[in-house]
Amino acid sequence: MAAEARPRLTVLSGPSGVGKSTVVAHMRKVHPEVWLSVSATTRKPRPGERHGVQYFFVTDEEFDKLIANGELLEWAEFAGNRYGTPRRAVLDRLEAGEPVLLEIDLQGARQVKESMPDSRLVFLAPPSWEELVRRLTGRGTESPEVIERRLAVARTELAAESEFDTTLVNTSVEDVARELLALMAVV
Ligand SMILES: Nc1nc2c(ncn2[C@@H]2O[C@H](COP(=O)(O)OP(=O)(O)O)[C@@H](O)[C@H]2O)c(=O)[nH]1
Ligand SMILES: Nc1ncnc2c1ncn2[C@@H]1O[C@H](COP(=O)(O)OP(=O)(O)O)[C@@H](O)[C@H]1O
Repeated sequence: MAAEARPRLTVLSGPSGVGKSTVVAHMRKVHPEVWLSVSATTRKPRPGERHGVQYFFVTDEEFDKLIANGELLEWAEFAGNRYGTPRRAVLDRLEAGEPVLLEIDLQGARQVKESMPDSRLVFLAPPSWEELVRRLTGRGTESPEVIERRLAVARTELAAESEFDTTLVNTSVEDVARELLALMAVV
């Protein structure tokens, strides 16, 4: 079988507030069959977030156990909380021949590229720095301190864009979702 015919792992990364969740939500509205890995995190749920939907919300002790038992494909600390991708579900989907999407941070993207070199890393970039600040602030889910911390991380993330296979600029949610689906060979 040609390498191109094999389903690949697609990783979507980009700074906090750039619109990753919005793009993924739109993609799944149009193509509900697209499977997105649900990560484990020690972060507290935002209003409206549910266990097992946006994340598996776990304690620090539970997260330690996931690491110790080798249950995470990758994990990272981001702005004071830990996040990780449950390994089994991802491997099951890939073995079944289904495309897989991970929405994870830069450190996680690097780990995935290392352990699964044929994965495709997609960087979601903001149209401008000012627009990123506007979106992160406008979302209204984080305190000014947390926003500052995330913007500091964002500078590092924006500087790493060249490590990615593809960059998509999030000007239009619909356009980016379409481009991502095409990259994943869903359409
Ligand atoms: N390495 C890694 N990063 C993750 C994982 N899940 C989420 N993230 C990233 O953690 C960062 C913070 O996520 P979150 O607290 O939901 O904030 P948001 O991206 O601003 O909505 C984002 O960059 C996510 O992509 C994961 O399983 N592993
Ligand atoms: N293309 C876009 N144009 C304008 N606003 C957007 C766009 N994409 C996302 N947003 C808004 O930006 C904010 C952050 O988006 P979100 O999906 O939560 O980002 P992330 O998951 O990357 O942290 C949200 O309020 C969202 O509605």
